[in-house]
Amino acid sequence: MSLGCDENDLVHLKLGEDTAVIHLFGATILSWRTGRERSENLFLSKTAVFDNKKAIRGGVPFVFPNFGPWSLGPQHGFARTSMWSLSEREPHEAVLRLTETEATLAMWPFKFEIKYTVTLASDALHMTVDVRNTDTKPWDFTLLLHSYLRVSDIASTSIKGLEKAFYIDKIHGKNSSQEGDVRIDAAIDRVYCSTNDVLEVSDGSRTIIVEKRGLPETVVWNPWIEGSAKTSDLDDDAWERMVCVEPGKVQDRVTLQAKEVFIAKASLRLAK
Ligand SMILES: O=P(O)(O)OC[C@H]1O[C@H](O)[C@H](O)[C@@H](O)[C@@H]1O
Repeated sequence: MSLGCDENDLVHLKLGEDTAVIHLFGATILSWRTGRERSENLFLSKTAVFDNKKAIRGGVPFVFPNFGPWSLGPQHGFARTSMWSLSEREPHEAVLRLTETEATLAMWPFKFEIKYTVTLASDALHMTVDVRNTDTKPWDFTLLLHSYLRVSDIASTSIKGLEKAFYIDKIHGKNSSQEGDVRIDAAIDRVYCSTNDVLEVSDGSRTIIVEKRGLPETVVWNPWIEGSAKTSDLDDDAWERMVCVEPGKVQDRVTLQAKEVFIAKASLRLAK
């Protein structure tokens, strides 16, 4: 993979013909390829910036300790713009670790440890999150796996499993409940609440099943034509080729007491 980033910052996973690539910056999963054709299932912007300063546009960035605008620090928190370390690895699995640094303590004065396990299985990618309060005082957070899924054509894409789910519409400010499958023909930015733990994202030729545990919300985002054009690190045609379906715990903040642990899991799996 030639992305213009330092190969030392990348972790390559392999299982049979399936591969995944993780960037230690932001613990961002850049690529997940499956099958003999080695088809890519994640969307990564061609204009993504790899300067280890700006969040990487695409793949699966790790959002913590805050989803959305944050009074204490950058939008979506610091985890996606922090350099994680590789704490354990096998050919098909990596455990990435993030703890407080001087920079994180300056904006968020708490000690923490996150262990993030990314595992390749046959036609599947599993992500397990273990967030630990290593401080002596409680703190709270929101968290989200900001998954950019590649689709062949947004016009033929649908998301199943959100029917009847209540959603917060961040663009129009009017909340509602989903009727039928989600189809996208304009900018969308919605937080679906208390969603099913199994969703299906189909582009007409391939279906990705999104499974989750302990992540009750699902954010659906596509910036559409204008949003793609005005986002400098997003390709102009990105809106046609991606949809973000993001499992998260973002509505109510999780409070962890000293020594407490929060565990959650999400998987992406190709439907047979
Ligand atoms: O541009 P970013 O900070 O990466 O955020 C990209 C998007 O992330 C989420 O999907 C939010 O719901 C959107 O409101 C936001 O625009």
